[in-house]
Amino acid sequence: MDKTGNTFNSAAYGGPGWQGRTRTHREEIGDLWTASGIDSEYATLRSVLLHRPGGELAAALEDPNSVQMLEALDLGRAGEQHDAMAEAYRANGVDAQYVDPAGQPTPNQMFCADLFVMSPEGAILARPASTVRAGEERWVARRLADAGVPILRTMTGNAVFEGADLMWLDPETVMVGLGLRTNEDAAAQIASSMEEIGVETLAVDMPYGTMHFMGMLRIVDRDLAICWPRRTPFSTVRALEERGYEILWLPTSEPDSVLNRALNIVTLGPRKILMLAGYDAVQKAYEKAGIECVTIDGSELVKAAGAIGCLTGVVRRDLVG
Ligand SMILES: NC(=[NH2+])NCCC[C@H](N)C(=O)O
Repeated sequence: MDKTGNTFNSAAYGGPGWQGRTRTHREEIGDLWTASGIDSEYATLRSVLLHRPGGELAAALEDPNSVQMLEALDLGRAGEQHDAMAEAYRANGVDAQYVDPAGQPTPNQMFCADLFVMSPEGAILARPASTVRAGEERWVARRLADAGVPILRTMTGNAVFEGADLMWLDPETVMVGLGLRTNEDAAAQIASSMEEIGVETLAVDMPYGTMHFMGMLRIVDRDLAICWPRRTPFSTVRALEERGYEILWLPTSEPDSVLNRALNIVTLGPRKILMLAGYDAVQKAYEKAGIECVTIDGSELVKAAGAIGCLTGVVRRDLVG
């Protein structure tokens, strides 16, 4: 302000001294915002978000089905196996943070993969499809914000979306699986946010009676995807082939219950995965394809109807695009 009280041409009004923001949002991630985001399913994993299950699992003891679980869990063992998983991440150079809800969450809070999905410009928060899990996304939103991870969008209206239904096929393309947990409204909202950041969204229908897209496709390298014979949608396999992926088909010698758990993996980096111990036939097929397998015991955790892939919210991988 000058002596006459004139404010025109002062910095606050755009005069000399004004310092305009010139970098893009993406350029500020890793600096103003915490380094985060993914644009592939296979690049080196850097950080994950987990929730160690605790007292909230007691609700599952009486009537597991009422909280979307298969069997009652032993709380002590579930906690120990979860700790071992976090330890395996750290041993493989991955930073593992906890959601740490304020107060007791709902029973499925530990399935962090369902609660958000990352893009290179921030997280898309889920909106879980059942009342049993409604609101779990709030604690994830709070933790991501505290950690300095930008939130790109939340769902509106009647959209329901669970993070395990979205997969990056390449840095320009995501595929969303439509079914019980993710609907058309969500796919449209995701597509509009993705378009803003230069990414195309392809939606595919999933077979009735399946849970998540993650349960029929896993990508373990730039050119290697694992698919499930007669379960992975036709257009998914075609889209993968068009992008140069080789398909490793799960062995049909094993029952569904085995394949479900053996496919519930997290890619630690190109051709390196974290998987459940005890699925030797499938592990052998992975190893034959040149995939290094780090194993942990999840025999208690699987009773909740999920495993490593579902328990792990991926916050950051190296970007490949
Ligand atoms: N991404 C997954 N497969 N998550 C498993 C979630 C299991 C959980 N009991 C539910 O029904 O929501």
